[in-house]
Amino acid sequence: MIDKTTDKPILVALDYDDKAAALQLCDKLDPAMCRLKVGKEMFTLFGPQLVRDIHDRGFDLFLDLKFHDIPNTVAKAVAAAAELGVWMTNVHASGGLAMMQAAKAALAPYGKDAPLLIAVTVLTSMSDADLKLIGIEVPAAEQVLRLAGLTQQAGLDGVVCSAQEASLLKSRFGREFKLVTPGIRPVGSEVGDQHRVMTPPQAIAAGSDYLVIGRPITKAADPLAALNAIHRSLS
Ligand SMILES: O=C(O)c1cc(=O)[nH]c(=O)n1[C@@H]1O[C@H](COP(=O)(O)O)[C@@H](O)[C@H]1O
Repeated sequence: MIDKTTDKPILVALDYDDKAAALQLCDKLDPAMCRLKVGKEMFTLFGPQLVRDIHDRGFDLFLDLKFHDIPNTVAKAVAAAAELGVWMTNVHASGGLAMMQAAKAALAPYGKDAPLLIAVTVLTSMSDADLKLIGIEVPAAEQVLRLAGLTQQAGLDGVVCSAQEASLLKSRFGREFKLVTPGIRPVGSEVGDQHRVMTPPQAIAAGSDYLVIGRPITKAADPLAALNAIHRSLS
């Protein structure tokens, strides 16, 4: 059965173009210490077999394909993710209420073995100025709040947001509504293309349930040491 507890808050984002390198990192990591995320790059390159290879190593996997399409198409895609036995998967909340409801309904046949289903609100790479450029005139936090409300209304398990919005969302939507927060940057690490960032201890203090962390671990000279340092910073 899928373990849905939040005792392992770190989700390592495996964003590699080299399968062997990714699996080499997996072999150094302990499934008791973290979960893994596979996104668009690796899934496009290596497909469902990569998911099986990671499951064979004992890890819970977040399949981050951020589905956004008509309700029927997204429902079918989410069911396909459930068939792979992943622990968590996601859609874009901006796909709308009907799309999210269809995605949720598609998981009903999987019962307690269904993956957690969460919705991306506003990407952590986006600033208020970026939102303006696509016609969204409200600050990111307000748009996140609106989309998180829609997500809860659709019955999903939680949202992807920035840790900067976590305390607001926890107080509004309750403890059970999961907050998955990328844009995590330990002190001294490069921000890169992210905009709405926080350090790991700040994110946990703000109410994040899961921290998605990629480059600060995967691009470190010693990824295992980087992960261990983040763990220590949380204890
Ligand atoms: O859904 C996601 O995981 C996601 C949503 C979001 O708003 N921002 C975001 O960065 N992500 C993903 O989280 C990871 C962050 O990686 P780093 O910026 O390298 O730590 C990437 O794999 C992104 O695709």
